[in-house]
Amino acid sequence: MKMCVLGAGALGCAIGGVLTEDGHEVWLVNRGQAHVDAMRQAGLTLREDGKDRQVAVHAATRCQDIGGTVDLVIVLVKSFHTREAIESARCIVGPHTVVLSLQNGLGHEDVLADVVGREHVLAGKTYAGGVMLAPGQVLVGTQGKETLIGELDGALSGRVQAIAAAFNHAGLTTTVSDNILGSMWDKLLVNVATGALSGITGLPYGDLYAVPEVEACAVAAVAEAMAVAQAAGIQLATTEPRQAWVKAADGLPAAFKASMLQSLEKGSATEIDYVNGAVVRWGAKHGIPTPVNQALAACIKGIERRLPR
Ligand SMILES: NC(=O)C1=CN([C@@H]2O[C@H](COP(=O)(O)OP(=O)(O)OC[C@H]3O[C@@H](n4cnc5c(N)ncnc54)[C@H](OP(=O)(O)O)[C@@H]3O)[C@@H](O)[C@H]2O)C=CC1
Ligand SMILES: CC(C)(CO)C(=O)C(=O)O
Repeated sequence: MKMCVLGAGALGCAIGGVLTEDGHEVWLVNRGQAHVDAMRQAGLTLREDGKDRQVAVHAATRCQDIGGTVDLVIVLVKSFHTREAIESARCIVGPHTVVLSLQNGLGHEDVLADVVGREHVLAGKTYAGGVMLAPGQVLVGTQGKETLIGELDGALSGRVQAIAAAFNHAGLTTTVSDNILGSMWDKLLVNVATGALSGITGLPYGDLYAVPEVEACAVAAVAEAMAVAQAAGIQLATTEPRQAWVKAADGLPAAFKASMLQSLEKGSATEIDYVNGAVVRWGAKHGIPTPVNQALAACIKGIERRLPR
C-alpha cells in the first residue's frame, strides 16, 4: 500500500516506521526540516525494548514531494493543526484515497470530511504510543497496544478490512469497529482521566497515581464524560469510570508523562479543546452538567496563557 503519515512526529514515526518495515511505501511528512533531513540522511531510528534499529524511509516536508496520490493518509498532526495539514494534502488524495485520523480527542473527522469529502474518511483511535527522542529518532510503543478503526456508518467495508489487515501484518494490533464512535469515546475517557491532571500538576504517572485526591478528580471527570456519552446515545465498552483511570497507565513506566504535560513542557498548546473541552461541548448539547471537565479545561487554558508567545 502507498501511504502518507501526515504529521510524522512521535506517534506518526512509530506507526509509519513499522509499516515501512513491513514493506509498504510510506511517506513521512513533517514540516520540520531538521527532522526530515535527519531521516533522509541516516534513516529513521526506532528505539524499542532498549534497542535501536534503523529504517530507510521516504521523508518529505510537503505532500507535493510525494509525487501522485496515495492509498491511505494517516493523520497524526496535533488536533489544532488538522485543517491546515489536510488542506496541504489535497494533492495526494485521489478518488480512492482513504483518510484516517488516529489523533486523540473528538471532532477530527468533520474537519477532514469538510476538506476532502466524507466518503474518503475513516475514523480511528490507538493505544499505541511514541516519544520523539531527537530529530529522526523515536521511542516506539506499539507492541500489544490496540488500534481500532472503522467506517463512520459502522459498515464492515472492504477498504477498512484491508487497512486493518495491513496494520495487523505489520504488528499493529488492529480491530475493525462497527461502533467506532463508541471506541473513540472509550479512548477519550482515557485522556479525560489523566491528560489535564498531568498538565496541571506537572507530575509523571508514578507520582500522579500516588495522590488519592487526583484519582478522585479523574474518576469524577470520567463519570461526567460517561454521563454525556450515555445522553448522546454512545455505546461505550467502559462500564465504570475507574477503568479509564487504570487503562491510562496500562504498561507505562512511573516516569511516563501524559502527552498534555509533554506539550506544556515543550511550551506548546495542548489538545484540551478536543478532550475535556469536547466533553463540555457535548454536555451542553445534551443537557448534562460537566463542572469537573469545565474546571480542568479552564486550568489548562490558564496554564497555556502563561506560555511564552
Ligand atoms: N505520542 C503518542 O504517544 C500519542 C499521540 N496520540 C495523538 O497523535 C497525534 C500526534 O501526536 P504526537 O505524535 O505526539 O505529536 P507530535 O507533535 O510529535 O507530531 C506531530 C507533528 O506534525 C507536525 N506538523 C504540524 N502541522 C503539520 C503540517 N501541516 N504538515 C506536516 N507536519 C505538520 C508537527 O510539527 P510542529 O512540531 O512544527 O508543530 C509535529 O512534528 C495527537 O493527536 C496525539 O494526541 C495518540 C496516542 C498516543
Ligand atoms: C498515553 C495515553 C494513553 C495516556 O496518557 C495518551 O493517550 C496520552 O498521554 O495522550
